Amino acid sequence: MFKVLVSDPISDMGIQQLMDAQDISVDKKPGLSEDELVAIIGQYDALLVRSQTRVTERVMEAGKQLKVVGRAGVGVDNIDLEAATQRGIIVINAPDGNTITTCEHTFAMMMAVARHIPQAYLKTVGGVWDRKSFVGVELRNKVLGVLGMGRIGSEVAKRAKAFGMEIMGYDPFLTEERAEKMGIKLSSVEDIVRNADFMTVHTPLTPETRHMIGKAQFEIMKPGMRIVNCARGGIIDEYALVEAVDQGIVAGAAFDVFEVEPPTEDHPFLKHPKIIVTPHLGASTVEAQENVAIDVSEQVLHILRNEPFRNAVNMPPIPADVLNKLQPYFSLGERLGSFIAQLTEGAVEEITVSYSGDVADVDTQPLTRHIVKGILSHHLGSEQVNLVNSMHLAKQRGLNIVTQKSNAAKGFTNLLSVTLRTKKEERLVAGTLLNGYGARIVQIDKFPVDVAPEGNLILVSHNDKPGIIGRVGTLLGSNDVNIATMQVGRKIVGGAAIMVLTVDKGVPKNVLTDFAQLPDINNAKEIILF
Ligand SMILES: NC(=O)C1=CN([C@@H]2O[C@H](COP(=O)(O)OP(=O)(O)OC[C@H]3O[C@@H](n4cnc5c(N)ncnc54)[C@H](O)[C@@H]3O)[C@@H](O)[C@H]2O)C=CC1
Ligand SMILES: O=C(O)CCC(=O)C(=O)O
Repeated sequence: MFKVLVSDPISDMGIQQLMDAQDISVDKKPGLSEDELVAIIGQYDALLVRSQTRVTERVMEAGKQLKVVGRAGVGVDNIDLEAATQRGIIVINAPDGNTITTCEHTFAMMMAVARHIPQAYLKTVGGVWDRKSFVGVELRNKVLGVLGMGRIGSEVAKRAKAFGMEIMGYDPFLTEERAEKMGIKLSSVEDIVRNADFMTVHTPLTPETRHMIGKAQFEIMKPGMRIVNCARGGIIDEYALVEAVDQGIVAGAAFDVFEVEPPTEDHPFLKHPKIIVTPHLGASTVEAQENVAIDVSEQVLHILRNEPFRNAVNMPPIPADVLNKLQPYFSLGERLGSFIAQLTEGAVEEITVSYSGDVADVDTQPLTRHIVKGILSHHLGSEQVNLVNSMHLAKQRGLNIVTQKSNAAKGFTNLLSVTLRTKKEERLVAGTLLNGYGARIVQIDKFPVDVAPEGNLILVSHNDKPGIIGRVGTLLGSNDVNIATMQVGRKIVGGAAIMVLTVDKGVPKNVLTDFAQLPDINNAKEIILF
């Protein structure tokens, strides 16, 4: 008999199939503290949660029999994936079941902020008949900017068209063709910020999306914009937003999510007359809660019964012989993927992975998964992309993945080379494991280099002229950025060249911009590899 613990309020109808199963017993104990959960989790084979239960490393450690954690919803930021993977605990989610519900909540919020519904309600039930203070705006003929055109963003765009809105969309995976098919204008974040009347965000929270709308964006924003966040707290800088509302740049905002949930009593949104809020209700409909619970219960049943399952968010097993050969390259592969994703501009269309050397003798799919994970994590967030789903997510986004193999290793025992083709450009990075030196990047585009793929890197593209190194050193030094290592690569004397610097800390954005002002320097890019 398998024991399943449900530790958040999850639809009864959704978990009915678990309760009906002869080989499963279900305990429902919502609202447990971490200590209480740690005390009892040892007896369970599966744990089902929504977003309240924090499934921490302590919980995983105490879950000696735990085989699966099921998240009835999309975001798995309340689950320690690393701790689960280390212990062989499968984490699954239900990515599709609450898409429409969250999209509809976004619309409810957008209309509520356009027509001041919550404020007007409060006054009316308070006995004041005030028809003057709440003159709203129509959605029709307004421009809606959608940041994040995944499942929810795409549904929002579809519905906004029915309201007569013009849609500008931005997503690193949105191609011109798809945008055209959807009848939306493919735009940059800046275009949207400058031109939209309404803006809604539907990205995960990643280092790249954290505060993607902040002070700099509010400074150039079209005055009178209305902003909605039903995705994740932190995508929009909360304090910069309040300032922008107070300055009259933003006419109103509607937030379902907060940087810290629940927000503290003195959070500036809570008493602001132009900001309306809901307590993370995006997925809270009867239908969505049933959908996600049914989905996740079904997969938990499969996992416990050792049957094929889908929507795993972490790692599957790999045969021992393949693992022996490939494992040393996993971390390098992921870093090459992350490197090339950060380097390349434009919507990704094709990934080409070339394996040279004896690594090409085995099934390289597990290594390709690592590379693709590195690429996709940069855009989709590491919480969502993993080794089980990286290829699936790539396919879902229409990315072509080409694998090439050759036994000739071009001077190295093994060489991994990753080429990313986008609408704008094609870039290449190659790496290897050097005996005694560990992982190295040995080629960037056409340039041979020798760089450890770790930490904070700056890639400078320049002309091969005397004095460049001095200028770069002076610029970084005067901005208190210490250079740890420096590598230059060129094909011909006096031609195009690159410089790769390892620095001790992140580089302020304005310093990167300053690089391009220096003579004979074309551009500089920061690449962060963890
Ligand atoms: N309020 C709530 O209760 C709910 C919130 N959510 C949240 O909504 C968000 C979207 O969910 P889905 O649409 O299901 O996810 P999804 O994965 O289908 O879409 C996210 C999209 O964001 C894009 N993206 C990543 N980085 C970006 C960037 N820098 N700029 C623009 N786009 C970027 C990705 O390419 C992807 O297409 C997630 O954060 C999810 O956790 C989801 C369900 C309920
Ligand atoms: O379970 C919930 O209500 C939270 C939903 C959510 O934010 C998600 O699925 O990412």
